[in-house]
Parts: sequence; C-alpha cells; structure tokens
Amino acid sequence: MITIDGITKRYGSTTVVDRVSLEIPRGGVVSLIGANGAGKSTLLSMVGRLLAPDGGRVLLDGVDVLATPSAELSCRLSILRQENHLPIRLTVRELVEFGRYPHCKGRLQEDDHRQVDLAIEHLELGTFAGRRLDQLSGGQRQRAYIAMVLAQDTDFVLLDEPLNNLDLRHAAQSMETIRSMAEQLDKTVVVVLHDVNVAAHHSDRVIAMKDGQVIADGAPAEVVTEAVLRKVYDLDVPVAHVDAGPVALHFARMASPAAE
Ligand SMILES: Nc1ncnc2c1ncn2[C@@H]1O[C@H](COP(=O)(O)OP(=O)(O)OP(=O)(O)O)[C@@H](O)[C@H]1O
Repeated sequence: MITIDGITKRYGSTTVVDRVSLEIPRGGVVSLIGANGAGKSTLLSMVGRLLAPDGGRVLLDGVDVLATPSAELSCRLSILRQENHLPIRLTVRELVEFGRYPHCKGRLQEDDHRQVDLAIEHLELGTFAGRRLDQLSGGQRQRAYIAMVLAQDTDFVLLDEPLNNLDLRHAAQSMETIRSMAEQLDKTVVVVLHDVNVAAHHSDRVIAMKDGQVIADGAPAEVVTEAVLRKVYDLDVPVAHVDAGPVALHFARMASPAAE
C-alpha cells in the first residue's frame, strides 16, 4: 500500500502540489491524469523520493520512504521519469541489466539474466538488444526504459508518461505489459498518462489533478465524464460509452447550444 499523507511542494510562493492525500492499495493500475503543469510529475517524484516534499509524507506499507535506506527502496520501488539521465552510449541490454543492479549489485546471476531476457522479449527489443541507445528511435528507446523498469521487478512501479513516442501497437502492448505486472505479479503501478482513453481502458482507478490538487478520484467510468474533463482541462469533450467503457472524443467538438 502507498499512503500519501498531506504531501505538499512549493517553489517560491507557488504551491505546485497542495496537501494531497491518497491511499493506493496493493495491486492494480492507478492512472494520474491532468493538464500540463497540474503537478503529476512532482507528485510522482515525491512518492519515489526523487524530490523532497515541503510538507506531508509518503509511506510504503506503513514505512516512511524517507526512512528507508536507498538500497532497500530501489528493490521495492522503481520509477521511470520523463527525462532519463542515463548514458546514451549504453546498449539496450546494458540498460535493462541496470534494472537488476539493486538486486545483484552489478554481478548478474542466472535469475538476473532471465529477468533481463524476459523484459527484452516483452518489449519486443530482441533485435535491438546489442544496439546503443543513441542508435534507436525515440519509441524504441522509450521501450528500452520500460524494459529496465520491468527488469527491476519491484512491488511498486511509478511511470511518468511511459507511452511517449510509442506507436499505436507498442503503446497498446506496453499497457498490456503494465496491466499484467499488476494482475499477475501483484504490483502496484502508478502511471501518468495524457491519453484519457488509455487511462480509462487500462486502469482500475483514475485520479485527476488540477492546480496541485486531486479533483476527481474513482473508477474510470466515474472520472472520464464530460463534467470532470471540463473541470480538468477547461475543455468541452464529448464522452461516448462503448462496451469497453467511456471514450473521450477529444477530436470532436461538443455541439454548442446555439447550433442545435
Ligand atoms: N524546479 C522547478 N522550479 C519551479 N517550478 C517548477 C519546478 N519544477 C516544476 N515546476 C512547476 O511545478 C508545476 C507542476 O509541474 P509538474 O511537472 O509536476 O506538472 P505535470 O502535471 O507533470 O505537467 P506535464 O503534464 O506538463 O508533464 C508546473 O507549473 C511547473 O512549472
């Protein structure tokens, strides 16, 4: 369970995450949606202890992340950031092996190699395994980063816009991989997504942020509604309902009352 208790972040006089409290139980996919600048990445970074909060705390299974030794934390929690600062000259395999570092401290055993191979296979990176990151397309590189997180095999997984640069098929496949991490391996995945339809379709719960606060939190059908989307994005977005759930038709314009 992730417990976020009144967490706050300020830059100067601006509060960018404002006393957010959330309980995220073990297992499942939780999506964070919201406009640019809403505070999603800041919140995720504080949960992952990459950024110090100005107030509040984050507990993993009841233990404060600030009190957890780094070596232990990286075996329990992984985070994929929007920007990665890993050397671009690594090969895909070396990058994915990096994910095993918290477990094996650089001396990969049979099980570590197996996890690396599995992650490479899941993200369809076999043909690129020996290629350097700077020799890949943006989407191939993004899949390599997801594979690294998959290989890290932690109970808690935080992903900030993992679908950046991914084409339709690889986006769908990556979300399937993320879902199976939650369903089959009982991992708790918190993922920032810009596509509300992907969020609605693949999540157990959708949390919408605006101006540093949570303004909606619930099952996809409760959050992906015209009223909530208007509040979150200041935009009128029609929402259709199909068997798979709500679908925001963000490319369509809402009929204005005057036109009817
Ligand atoms: N180092 C910083 N100094 C000052 N302000 C910052 C800093 N980092 C982030 N911010 C501000 O904090 C707010 C929240 O940023 P954050 O990156 O969390 O938003 P986000 O919801 O993830 O946005 P996006 O969808 O664009 O990635 C923004 O207004 C941003 O400009």
